[in-house]
Amino acid sequence: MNLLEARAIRKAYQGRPVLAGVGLALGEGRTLGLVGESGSGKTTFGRILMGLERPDAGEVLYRGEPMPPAGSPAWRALRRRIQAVHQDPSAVLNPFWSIQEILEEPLRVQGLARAQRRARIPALLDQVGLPAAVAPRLPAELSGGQKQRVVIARALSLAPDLLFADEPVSALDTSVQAQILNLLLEIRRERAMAMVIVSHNIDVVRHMAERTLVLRDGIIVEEGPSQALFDHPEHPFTRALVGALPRLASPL
Ligand SMILES: Nc1ncnc2c1ncn2[C@@H]1O[C@H](COP(=O)(O)OP(=O)(O)OP(=O)(O)O)[C@@H](O)[C@H]1O
Repeated sequence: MNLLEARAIRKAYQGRPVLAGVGLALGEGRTLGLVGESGSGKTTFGRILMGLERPDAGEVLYRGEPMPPAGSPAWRALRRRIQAVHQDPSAVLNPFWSIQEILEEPLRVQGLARAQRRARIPALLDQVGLPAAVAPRLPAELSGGQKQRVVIARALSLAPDLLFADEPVSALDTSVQAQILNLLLEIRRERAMAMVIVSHNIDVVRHMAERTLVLRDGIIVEEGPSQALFDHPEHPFTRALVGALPRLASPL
């Protein structure tokens, strides 16, 4: 059974179709890339996959069961199993909380006692390559790459089945992009966690994802194993995407 499945998803905003019947299947521990130009519907598809938004038509299944309505207790329980890392770490880290407090929060919500929570922090930091000394600091005292590592540590603290990474490095300095991508890959391998990686950069998805879906104007124009797909693109749009890649700006 697939971990996550989406079938015939449609979504329109103000009558304008953004997703015109897209689907995917993601097995336990597998990686899937979602690539396309700005405005192709990648983020909308991702929000629907996480149950943050309802499709106008189609269905999302998690372990074969329909995604429960957003905000419901069943949905909240499931959301712990699906964690996300977004483009801008500064936007999701409370600027007034120390890194320690930020990392403790999901554990507190889970019901862990203070001592248990505290005991978990050094290992969480270590796993994302941060020294224990950052624990008392505020996000503003960290670099962009370090902040993204904190976001990843927080997502991992709940031992998710699926990590949804939406442009996880596009707001970071080119010099640290590859480090963060490799950290995500390493963690994914260690934990056998599934991952959906959304990016406009085909080098990123090729590096990260076993399979890739190419989205254009709300439809999937091509899909397949990432290497083969980008080495021998069939659809003219995928070919254009491969050709249009700004190689010099690529982190990999
Ligand atoms: N809540 C919303 N209300 C109205 N229009 C929206 C909403 N969310 C997205 N859109 C529109 O839907 C289209 C697809 O947006 P989406 O963010 O899914 O694309 P994307 O491929 O992720 O692009 P980007 O890489 O720029 O984020 C865009 O034209 C966007 O303006």
